[in-house]
Amino acid sequence: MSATHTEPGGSLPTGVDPVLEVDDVKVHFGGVKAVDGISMKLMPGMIHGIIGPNGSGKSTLIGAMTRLTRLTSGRLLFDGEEYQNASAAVVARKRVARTFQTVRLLPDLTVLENIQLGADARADDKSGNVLTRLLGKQISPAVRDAVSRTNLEGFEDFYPSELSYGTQRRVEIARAIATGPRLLLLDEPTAGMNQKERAEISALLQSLRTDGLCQLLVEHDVQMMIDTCDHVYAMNFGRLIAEGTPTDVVRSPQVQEAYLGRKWRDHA
Ligand SMILES: Nc1ncnc2c1ncn2[C@@H]1O[C@H](COP(=O)(O)OP(=O)(O)OP(=O)(O)O)[C@@H](O)[C@H]1O
Repeated sequence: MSATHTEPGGSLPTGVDPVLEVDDVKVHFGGVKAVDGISMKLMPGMIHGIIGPNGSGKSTLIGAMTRLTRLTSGRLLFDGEEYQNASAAVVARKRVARTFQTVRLLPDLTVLENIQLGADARADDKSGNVLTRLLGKQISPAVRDAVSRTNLEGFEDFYPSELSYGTQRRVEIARAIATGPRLLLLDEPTAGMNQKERAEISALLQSLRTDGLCQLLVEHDVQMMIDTCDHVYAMNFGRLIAEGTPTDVVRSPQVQEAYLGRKWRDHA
């Protein structure tokens, strides 16, 4: 377990340098202030969450962090180094991995081969690639490790269409882990899942906090946030309206008004 680990419900540790810092970032599309002055710190070994209603700017902020979306102003720092003017390719080399709202596995590759695609992106692992796999050669240690950490043993030779939706999402997370990330961005990793699958993903993400992996989860499922995250940011109209432990955030009057409603008002 990382030295920076805090139990879910804990707040941001002090005296530890963030993996990624967002400093007063704005992304305006003409008159639309999609992101309008957001600051946040993503710490090693912690799971951070972003919640907010549709159109509140969550995806735009993730796009800015990964440099797919141009900033109007503000700074982004990775390990203390500014990168707001860097390309998306440079960000990927900083070991930032991402999963998307919809499953993006290659249908003609097996589970192992899909995960190998992630390992191929690693600068430090040249022990195998999809081509050598297809020729029956070795599998990277990073792939074996990702399979084991995501409990995918036994599924290695399946094709995506043969897997449940929840298992497909686990393969995506395995592929992201195989890149050896320091920061893992997860866009609605449990969308469309049943309760059991959600609990499995929540447990998986919590187990990944080891080795200092920093995670940022965009999620509409508030219970998933409460069960999984250490620190939550709530957005509305491009701005932060609350941050803190999941419990603090769901109790915030601004968050309840913007997003949650009565159901979470008395959440303990
Ligand atoms: N390329 C763009 N051009 C113009 N407006 C945009 C663009 N991308 C996003 N927006 C607008 O910015 C605002 C924030 O959108 P964004 O997709 O970031 O919200 P979100 O919180 O991720 O929503 P959802 O939960 O529905 O995914 C919305 O008003 C959206 O219409």
